[in-house]
Amino acid sequence: MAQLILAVNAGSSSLKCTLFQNNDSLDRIVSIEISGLNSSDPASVEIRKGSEKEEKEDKNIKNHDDAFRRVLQLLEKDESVPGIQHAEKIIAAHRIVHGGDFEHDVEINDETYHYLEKLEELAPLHNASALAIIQSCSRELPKAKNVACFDSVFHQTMPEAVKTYMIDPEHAKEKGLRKYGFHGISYKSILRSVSHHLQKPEEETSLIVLHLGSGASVCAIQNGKSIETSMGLTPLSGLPGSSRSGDVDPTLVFHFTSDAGQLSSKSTKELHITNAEEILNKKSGWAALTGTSDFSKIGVPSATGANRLAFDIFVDRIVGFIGNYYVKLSGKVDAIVFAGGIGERSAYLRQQVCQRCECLGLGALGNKENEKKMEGAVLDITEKETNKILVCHTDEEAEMARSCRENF
Ligand SMILES: Nc1ncnc2c1ncn2[C@@H]1O[C@H](COP(=O)(O)OP(=O)(O)O)[C@@H](O)[C@H]1O
Ligand SMILES: CC(=O)OP(=O)(O)O
Ligand SMILES: [Mg+2]
Repeated sequence: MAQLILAVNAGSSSLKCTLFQNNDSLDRIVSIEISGLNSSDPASVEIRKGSEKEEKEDKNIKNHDDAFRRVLQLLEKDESVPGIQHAEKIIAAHRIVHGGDFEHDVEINDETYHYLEKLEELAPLHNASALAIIQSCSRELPKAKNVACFDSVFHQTMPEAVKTYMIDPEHAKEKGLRKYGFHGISYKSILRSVSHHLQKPEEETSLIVLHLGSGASVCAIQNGKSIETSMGLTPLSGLPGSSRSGDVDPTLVFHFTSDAGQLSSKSTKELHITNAEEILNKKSGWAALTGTSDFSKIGVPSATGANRLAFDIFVDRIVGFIGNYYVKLSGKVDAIVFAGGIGERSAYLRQQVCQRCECLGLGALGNKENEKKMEGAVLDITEKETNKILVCHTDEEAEMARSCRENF
């Protein structure tokens, strides 16, 4: 059995890595988070070991692969960390956002790697970085077993009528054009923590979960299974993100630019991205409206001008999905759950969203509960006799490590 599990989570704006001891309690040895990737600001590096926390800026980290190499350097340098370069028995668990038709996590070999390469174009902000990291990992940790943990697997349970787009079915089948949905590792982690908090089995827990980070999505979970989510064929659809437009009229992009279908200058021999994808994935979202990808400047009561508009748009789209999913769940919702970097940290956003959902039995949150600091995985911010409102710290890395411990 592997002794160590290194969980590697390449998000659109961050790289979060945790080294676990592969034992029953999956003891956390060290966590390193590099955030602020894909932005004009220098990246920041945060190292957590037990109760110790160290934070610094690093101007030399430009992309996810740089970030991963820095993580390996830091682990190698740390004398209290078992020498992972020499460990015979280590599993590297990689978060892969788009897993196509995979119904479970898989070991990465030549065949699975090539399948994932073909999917790159469907998740251009994510899969390409994850594959670059897998390449580095195979080089730097040649003895490690590499496992792909997929964001899309959790949503395989969505009904046909939800997964299917109203387009030519033969063409859709041939090209794999359907709704996949993402952030599934996070939803699984949230379902686990929230059902434990509610003291209900997962199979009897129904939730509307808001994963709000640089990429944001919503999921309707009915009796422990995803029945609907806001992202689709790619992570572009649904809510806006820091650099993503979210839902727009699909023809908008042809009015935005006359060369939407041409390859963008960012394309490489291996990865083809059109100008349309570049614009909607990388040059939109609140960063395009406000000039900052940092939502802590936007999600505050004092926000004005473009920041205020970006905030109002985000709240508007979120409450639209809550209403939609409330109906899809026939009103049987155990809790509305806020998660992700923004969901966890912006009390003002939570307050505004809940206020707008008063007709669904939510309602304005005063400052007391909502402003509390999180301790543990779940914080109950329900104030009155309303539906339950929770904040949950998602732990994608622990979820990936759990999958490896159980299956590989
Ligand atoms: N105090 C805060 N208030 C609001 N948003 C915040 C705060 N701190 C961080 N954020 C936002 O959280 C997002 C990152 O969330 P996270 O879920 O970690 O990202 P990723 O999508 O890279 O996984 C960024 O958009 C960042 O601006
Ligand atoms: C799927 C997705 O958008 O992931 P992230 O929020 O980590 O960028
Ligand atoms: Mg993330």
